Parts: sequence; C-alpha cells; structure tokens
Amino acid sequence: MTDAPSDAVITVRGVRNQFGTHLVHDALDLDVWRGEILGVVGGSGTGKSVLLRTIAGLQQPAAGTITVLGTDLSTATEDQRKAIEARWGVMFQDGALFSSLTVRENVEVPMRSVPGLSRETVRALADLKISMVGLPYLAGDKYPSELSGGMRKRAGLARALALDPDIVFLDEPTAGLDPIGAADFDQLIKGLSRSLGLTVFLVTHDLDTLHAICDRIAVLAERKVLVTGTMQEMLSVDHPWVHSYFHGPRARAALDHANSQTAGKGD
Ligand SMILES: Nc1ncnc2c1ncn2[C@@H]1O[C@H](COP(=O)(O)OP(=O)(O)OP(=O)(O)O)[C@@H](O)[C@H]1O
Repeated sequence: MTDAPSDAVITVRGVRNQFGTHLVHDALDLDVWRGEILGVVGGSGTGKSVLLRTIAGLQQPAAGTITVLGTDLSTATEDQRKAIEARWGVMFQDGALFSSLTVRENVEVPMRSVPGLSRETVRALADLKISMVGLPYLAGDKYPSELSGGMRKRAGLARALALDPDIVFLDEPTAGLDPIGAADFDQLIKGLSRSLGLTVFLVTHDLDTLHAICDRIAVLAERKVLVTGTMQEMLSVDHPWVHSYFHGPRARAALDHANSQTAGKGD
C-alpha cells in the first residue's frame, strides 16, 4: 500500500507451499525492503513460520521463486547458496540453542564455517555478539538450561548475528516473555536494525511489537500475503480478519500503550 522503495532484499513471487493435499500458500508474493522491520501476522496456521522457513532456505516451495539479495534460491549453485546463507541469520522461538554447548560455543557455531579465523578471533567475535544483545559477559560460559527464557532468546539472537548478516529472520521473538521483557526485546531489535542497517523479517502475534518497531506489516490470509502496509494503513483495511485483528480489544490496548509511550517521550 505504501510507495515501494526500489531496493528489495527479498522478493517472493508466486510461491506455493503444500503438505500432501494441504495447500498452505498459493501464488504468494512479497517484497521486503532493505533496512526495514517487517512484521508478518496472520491467524494460527496461515503459514507464517512456513513462509519464514521457505525464504530462509530451510524448506523448498512447491512452486514460485524467491530471490534474496539478488540470488534466485531455486537456481543458485551450492556455492552461491552457501554464500547467501551466510548473509542471513535465523532466530527461532525458543532460541533453538544446542543444549550441550555454552552460549559462547553456540554463537561460535556459524563462525566455524568461515575459513581462516583463529580460535581467539572466533571467541572474541562471539563475546562481542553476546554483549551486543545485552547479555552479561559471564552468560557466555553458561549452558542454555541455566538461562531464563528471555536470556535464551538473546543468546539465539546473538547466534543469528554471528556472521554479521544483512537480514535476520525472527520467529515470534517476544512469545513467552513478560511485558517488560518483551518491550526490552523489541527495543533491542529496533536498535540493532537501525544501527547495523539490518533488515528484519519478524513473525509475530504481538500487537505491541507491531506498534513499537515494525515499519510495515504483511498480513497472511487466504493462502497469500493479503495486504502490506504501515500500521496506520492496516487500520483502514476492509477485510474481516484484518479488521478484527487491528480493531479488537487487544489492538485497542496496544494502541493506547503505544500512544502513552509516544506521549511520555514528549514530556
Ligand atoms: N512439516 C510439516 N508437515 C506438515 N504440515 C506442516 C508442516 N509444517 C507446517 N505444516 C502445516 O502448515 C500450516 C502452517 O503452519 P505454520 O507453522 O507456518 O503456521 P503459523 O501461521 O506459523 O501458525 P502459528 O501462528 O500457530 O504459529 C499448518 O497447518 C501446519 O500444520
């Protein structure tokens, strides 16, 4: 709905995803612009996570093309795929950390594929990522089971940032966090996106997140991206699900909260 900037880092055209006879996406199109935070919403089972996995190369679409940073994933050679995969990071809901590795070792895992990095460099880079996500230095020595849910998410984000990606994919980053922890995590994502120029593809159910940090929102419904636009634009979309999502009681509470935050900043 908003005017399209010319610099799409992700272009999805005509994508179909299905499991057996269950058609999840059909003729799905989406563009993600460089440096934006895109929030992907939709009812349960509309295929938000499947879309994330498809774009992040973890699942093959049955049809359609996905171009990331200029590379068509369906025609890319093995080497091109590896090169492009190094330019994005993925954070799953629970952090998806290896339980037998410390936080630092988890963050080091993606770096091991980079030739020529000494052990000391890898360790120093991992510690840098750990501090960038707001974890205390000592968290690097801890195992995932020794961390709170919020710290595990931060550790997952540190691992997603391991290779200085251009794009991060976040699957429900604030799910399971208390409201203060969720708001802190929102600000962390926004700060990293703005300071590093990161493009963020973020699947969420969290209306506060949409208000606080998303530049645009993409709504999944009827097996496709039904509409994209700013929060303001979502409020005037005439579609039953979109209307009830953005005008329901939770949406009103999130809007009131966002307005009070903005008013507070003006004090
Ligand atoms: N590996 C799989 N095999 C079979 N069906 C799958 C698989 N992965 C996902 N699905 C189905 O695809 C549909 C979309 O799943 P997905 O997890 O993407 O939904 P979602 O929009 O992220 O849902 P939620 O908001 O509940 O997390 C669901 O019906 C799900 O059961």
